[in-house]
Amino acid sequence: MGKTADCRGPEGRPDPVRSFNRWKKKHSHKQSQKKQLRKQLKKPEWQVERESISRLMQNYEKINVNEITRFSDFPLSKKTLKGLQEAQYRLVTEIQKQTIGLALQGKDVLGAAKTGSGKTLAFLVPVLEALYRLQWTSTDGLGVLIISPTRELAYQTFEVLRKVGKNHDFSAGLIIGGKDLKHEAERINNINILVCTPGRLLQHMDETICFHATNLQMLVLDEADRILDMGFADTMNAIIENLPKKRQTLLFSATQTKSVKDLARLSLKNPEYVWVHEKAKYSTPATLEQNYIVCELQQKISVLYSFLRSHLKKKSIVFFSSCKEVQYLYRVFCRLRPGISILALHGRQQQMRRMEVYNEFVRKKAAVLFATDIAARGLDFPAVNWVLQFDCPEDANTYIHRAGRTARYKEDGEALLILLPSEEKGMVQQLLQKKVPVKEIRINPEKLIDVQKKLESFLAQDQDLKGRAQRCFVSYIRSVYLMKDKEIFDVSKLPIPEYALSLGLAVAPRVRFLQKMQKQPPKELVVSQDHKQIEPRAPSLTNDEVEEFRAYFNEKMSILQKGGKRPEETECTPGKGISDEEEEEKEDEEEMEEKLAKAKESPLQSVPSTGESKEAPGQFLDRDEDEDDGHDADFFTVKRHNVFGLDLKENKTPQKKEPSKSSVKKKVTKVAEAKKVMKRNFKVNKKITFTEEGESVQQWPQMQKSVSKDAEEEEDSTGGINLDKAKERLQEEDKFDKEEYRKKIRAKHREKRLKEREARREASKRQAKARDEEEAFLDWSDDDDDDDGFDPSTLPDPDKYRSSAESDSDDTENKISDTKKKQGMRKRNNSEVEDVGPTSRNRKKAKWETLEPLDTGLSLAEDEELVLHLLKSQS
Ligand SMILES: Nc1ncnc2c1ncn2[C@@H]1O[C@H](COP(=O)(O)OP(=O)(O)OP(=O)(O)O)[C@@H](O)[C@H]1O
Repeated sequence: MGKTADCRGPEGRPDPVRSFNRWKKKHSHKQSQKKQLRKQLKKPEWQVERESISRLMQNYEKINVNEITRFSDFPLSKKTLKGLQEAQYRLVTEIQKQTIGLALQGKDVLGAAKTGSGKTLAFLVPVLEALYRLQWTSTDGLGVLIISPTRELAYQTFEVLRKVGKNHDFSAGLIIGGKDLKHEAERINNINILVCTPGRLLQHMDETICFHATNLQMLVLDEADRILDMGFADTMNAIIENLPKKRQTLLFSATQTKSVKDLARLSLKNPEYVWVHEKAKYSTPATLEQNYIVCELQQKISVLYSFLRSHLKKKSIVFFSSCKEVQYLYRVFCRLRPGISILALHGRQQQMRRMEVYNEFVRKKAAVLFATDIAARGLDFPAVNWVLQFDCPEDANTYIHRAGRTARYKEDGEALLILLPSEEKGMVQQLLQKKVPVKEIRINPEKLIDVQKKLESFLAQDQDLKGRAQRCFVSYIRSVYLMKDKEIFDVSKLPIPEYALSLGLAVAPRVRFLQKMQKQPPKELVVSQDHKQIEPRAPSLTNDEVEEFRAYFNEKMSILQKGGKRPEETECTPGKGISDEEEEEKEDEEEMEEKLAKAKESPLQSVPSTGESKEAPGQFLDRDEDEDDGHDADFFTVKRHNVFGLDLKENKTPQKKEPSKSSVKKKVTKVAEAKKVMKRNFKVNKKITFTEEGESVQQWPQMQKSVSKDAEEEEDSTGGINLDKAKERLQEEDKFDKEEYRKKIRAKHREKRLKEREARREASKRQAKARDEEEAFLDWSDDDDDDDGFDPSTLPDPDKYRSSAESDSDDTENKISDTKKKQGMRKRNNSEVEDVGPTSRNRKKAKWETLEPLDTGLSLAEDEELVLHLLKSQS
């Protein structure tokens, strides 16, 4: 039995020689170990490290994938192993097992594995080891570049890197846009591991003088197919051209497309293809249960509401095809108060808000996240129970990524896909081809809660919400219209009016491209074999539209290449899921801020989102609608350029092409501008004044009084401008204004006449009073004369009196003329003077003038004597 038996002699006694030999061997081994330790202690640290690195590197070649079950089975540095252990990562997943060894050996790797299978660590571990091997320090500059398609994914990767790499001394940075470029530029040069989005990276390459990647050791492309789908093919090419040729490249994704293989050919050297689930029965996690339901478009909102009501304790993600749908339905659902926290994540939010929502949803145990496809890839929200695909994904790959947000790393999860009857056949077929096991389930009609009436009442009270509903409507129709796969997405089969009603709208908004499409006779008619009926095919695009798109796309691309405004990612901030008004207001503000920020933001800051991209090409189809919110955001998304079968390469040489008719820049008419303003729902500042009675008088903008409110409503709900009606309305307005003006003038004249009359009355009153005074004076003097006899001394000096009377009379006259002036009586005639009558002074003067000299019949001397006598006798 083993060792004891060996040490015994033939009689079963222990053999002392053998025992001694064993002891001696052990002892000498211990001694040599001690010696080595002593030697090492004398060595400088760097030397010890270098030796352990060389030992590790020697072991790289000995890696046997089949023997590996734990991270510690790989020859990894102590620092990395410690980081992994501290983060509770011990056992390796299949993709980690198969790729880490290859990457350690310095090979280029193209790795594909199901969602949630641990691809992030599959590249982060080799990243850390690569720099450790080289004893990288901050002075060595950029060593590893990790490119992610979305900001959230980059952020998430950065967080995992921080966790597992915390024992290393490298510096790591996250460059994803949404922040000050200068601020980033100051720090970028000291970063050893840079996690970034492609747009922002290229911008730094173009604009940050001190940024260079000449020392780069490793490039990692996470979700590479998504990066390409988002329209970053050219950006990626430009980035790769700026990188040193001698480097290692790792490329990972859950799905592989032809474009990824093209990129791999371009950027990888003799890559090792690792597709761990290639032979698996299904391409989705085994723990994921997947179902679909078929329902009419107009039922979808009620289905969603009913679903949420019955999953109040769960954590769910609901995927929509456009930002505007998320924006509208988020608000509406907050108001509906289903009894669960609602959050929104889409490409039109500010970066900070996006991060807030991301973190909040990570933390929550039960909540629902309304999201566009920016949340479809790579995001690792813990413990998501349900993924509900409210709108059909554009293809099976998108479905796989969306559904993969649940059932991650050995967890369970459920996915529910909502399909329209017209989408069912094509989509289910595609999914089965991609090895996605989906089963149909049916809605229990008794559990369906109809919310249409509630939505109608919300919209009746809230004009802003109504605008959002209209935009949501157009945006959804457009997203269907722009889908590549016309077998699945047929806009002509959509129940348009019913859909509008289901959103709470009384009338379906005008959708220009639909009208245009309906006017055009279908190009291809297919004879149905069964019924020999002529059926139109799914709508196809006209050459003009293709041309127009081409021109538009070229323009965008050239702007992008020049570093102009980047269309890609009008990213969004999550609306906080709490259903209170404050939240909504906050989001409104943010949206506004976001627009402002976007205007300032440099072109290549962020990454596009799927939802947005779907909307992008619509800019030419229904430009005003697009322009209304955030222009470029929508443009660059996934597969957009393939919508018309265009190759990106064609876009590289736009100048050489003859400018097509449609490529000529449209002149911006006033009507277009007005429409834009209408669509933006700008609220112009109002100055409101009040009459003395307290009625408000709106001065600006002038109130339209001639048109009834109903008519306005009707007009508004159509969502466009009817020029004839507008003219009629203006004419009516004009008439109304003229009538108003006339009334005002008449009122003014009447007022003037009344004033004049009043003034005349006043003047005559005053004259009458003066006359009375004069008469009284004269009466008194007569009386006096009668009572006391004649007293010449009491008589005024006739000369004095005359002059003063004259001046008085002048004064009076002046006064009169003043009064007259005031009364506006400029002409004076006799009759008027008569009317006014003589003044009292005049009358006085007249009286004095009429007094006859007293004839005593005496001589002058006798008269004098008589007067003196009289005076003496009086005194
Ligand atoms: N070795 C491991 N041990 C334990 N957990 C792991 C291990 N590797 C990864 N995980 C966990 O599995 C989850 C999914 O990992 P990861 O996000 O890397 O998946 P993925 O393959 O990149 O998914 P996707 O394709 O959706 O991006 C994460 O929560 C991660 O923490």
